[in-house]
Amino acid sequence: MKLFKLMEDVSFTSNLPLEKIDEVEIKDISYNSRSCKEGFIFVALVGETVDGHKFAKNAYDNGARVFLLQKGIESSKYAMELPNDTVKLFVEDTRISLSRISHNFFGQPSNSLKVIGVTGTKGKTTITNYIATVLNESGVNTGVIGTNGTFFNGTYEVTENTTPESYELHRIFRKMLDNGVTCVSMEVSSGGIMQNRVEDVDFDVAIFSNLSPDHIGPKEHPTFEHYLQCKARLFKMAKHGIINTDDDYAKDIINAATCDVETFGIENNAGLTANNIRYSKEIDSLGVSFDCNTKEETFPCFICSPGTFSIYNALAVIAVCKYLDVKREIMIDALKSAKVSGRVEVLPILPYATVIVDYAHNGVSLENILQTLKNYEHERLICLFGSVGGRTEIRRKELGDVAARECDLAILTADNPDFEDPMNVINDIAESFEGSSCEVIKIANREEAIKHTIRNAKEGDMIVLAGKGHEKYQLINGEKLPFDEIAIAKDEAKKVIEEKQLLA
Ligand SMILES: CC(=O)N[C@H]1[C@@H](OP(=O)(O)OP(=O)(O)OC[C@H]2O[C@@H](n3ccc(=O)[nH]c3=O)[C@H](O)[C@@H]2O)O[C@H](CO)[C@@H](O)[C@@H]1O[C@H](C)C(=O)N[C@@H](C)C(=O)N[C@H](CCC(=O)O)C(=O)O
Ligand SMILES: Nc1ncnc2c1ncn2[C@@H]1O[C@H](COP(=O)(O)OP(=O)(O)OP(=O)(O)O)[C@@H](O)[C@H]1O
Repeated sequence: MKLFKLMEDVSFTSNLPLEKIDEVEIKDISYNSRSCKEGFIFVALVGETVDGHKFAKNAYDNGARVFLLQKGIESSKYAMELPNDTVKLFVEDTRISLSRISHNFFGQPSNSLKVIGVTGTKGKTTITNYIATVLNESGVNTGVIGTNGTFFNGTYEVTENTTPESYELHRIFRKMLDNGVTCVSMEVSSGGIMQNRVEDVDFDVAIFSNLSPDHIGPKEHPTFEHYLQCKARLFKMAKHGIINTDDDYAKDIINAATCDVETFGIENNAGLTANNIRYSKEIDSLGVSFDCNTKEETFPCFICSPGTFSIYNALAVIAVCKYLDVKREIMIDALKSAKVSGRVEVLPILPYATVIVDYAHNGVSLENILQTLKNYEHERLICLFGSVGGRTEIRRKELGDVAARECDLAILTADNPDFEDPMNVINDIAESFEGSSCEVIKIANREEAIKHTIRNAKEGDMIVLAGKGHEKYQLINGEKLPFDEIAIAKDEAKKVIEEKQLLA
């Protein structure tokens, strides 16, 4: 693509006269000097850890001759020192420009797709995947982008971020469009909004699930207000907003929205509501039935995931279906069986106890899942969990406090300890249990901890293996080592059952 065309709608200055710029051909874009090649434009991003301008020379050595740089950045002197055979373009903000040139490079694909963005502290992955399940069932070819990866037409790609960098995002959109996808259901993290990754995405629908303090601290949001305002920005980018009015911050989101807004909720007056709630438990599933009320009609629904939060997730999906005119019967049928990997996933491995794998890894989500499970018949409520090493230490107290309050037994173990001794993290969590009636067992090795939990399960136990969800690795000393929680639990349960049969 010609450089001039790539820079369409970007305001810039350059060391080259405009007429010369049109002669430059760009083969691809890279914001990582290490993957630059001949014909590439290198975009220097001011990172959270390091300033990308420092790597301009490395990009040059790898073949790049065109550089997109940020004005007024001290380290852009490194780029200024590059040899004379380079084209230097200066912009106000390289992250915003990366988004625009990626949009241009891939032929503005999001304009030809129906894009649904889901934001909120909890529920993004679940709602995004439910939407894709229902729309695909109704014949709308829908792709997914989020924490669990990128999916379309049976293909899968890992994503580095919940909301990928703008270049990756537009590359994925292009690939989806070229393969017959017409709709994309994607997670929009506040980090993604903060870093302008979704600046040039043409959102048709924006969904807000809920908000609670999270992602605040170094390299993330400086304050809760900043976190809230980032979430709210999505509702200035979309044509239609769908908002959970039961959330404390719904009003802030509605006030910030520039699109038309539809609401859903259980407690408050909303366009879409649920009542007549009933819980159900099977060997392989926990579910909830409810009546869904729109202004015009009432119809029964069932979702194969437990508790009130599942109703909120389902209402968000129903609101999208209503907006997109999806046939009601198809939607109800698809919702009945919609499941998301690692999100309240019931493992039918023990006939006498319920074993659940869940991604809950902060206080809010752990509290939600534990309180929800209390609505279902059980003897002991048992939770196996840990917390990430080396950062977000506040989570240790949050998680510990919740488990100490809600559980009968807590098995404290490792969860991505990275460079920190897992016992250190476990001991921090254990402080929450002083004076609590909840029994605590500490087993640093997560595999051993899972085996112990499964082996010692009793009739009627409700067991939650929390934190890893869909993840198939354990982060130890900077390395992601293969770790399959579900396989470990299944194997141990099989052994336990065989032993019991031998004894009988
Ligand atoms: C802390 C943070 O936000 N990091 C994100 C950020 O990276 P960064 O700015 O820290 O990058 P950096 O290491 O400082 O490097 C700066 C630049 O120098 C370049 N570089 C670096 C080294 C080199 O040799 N050559 C070179 O060119 C890098 O490619 C980069 O362009 O920009 C990258 C590209 O977009 C992201 O992948 C990365 O996400 C990391 C993996 C991350 O953990 N992010 C979290 C905070 C995040 O975004 N999470 C949200 C979910 C949470 C939420 O709800 O907000 C998400 O969407 O994933
Ligand atoms: N609407 C909701 N409200 C509160 N908790 C929820 C909701 N939906 C799911 N959860 C709980 O939070 C966990 C994570 O859900 P999910 O992955 O859908 O959220 P997310 O917003 O993508 O989270 P993250 O930002 O951590 O990836 C689930 O496993 C469940 O325990």
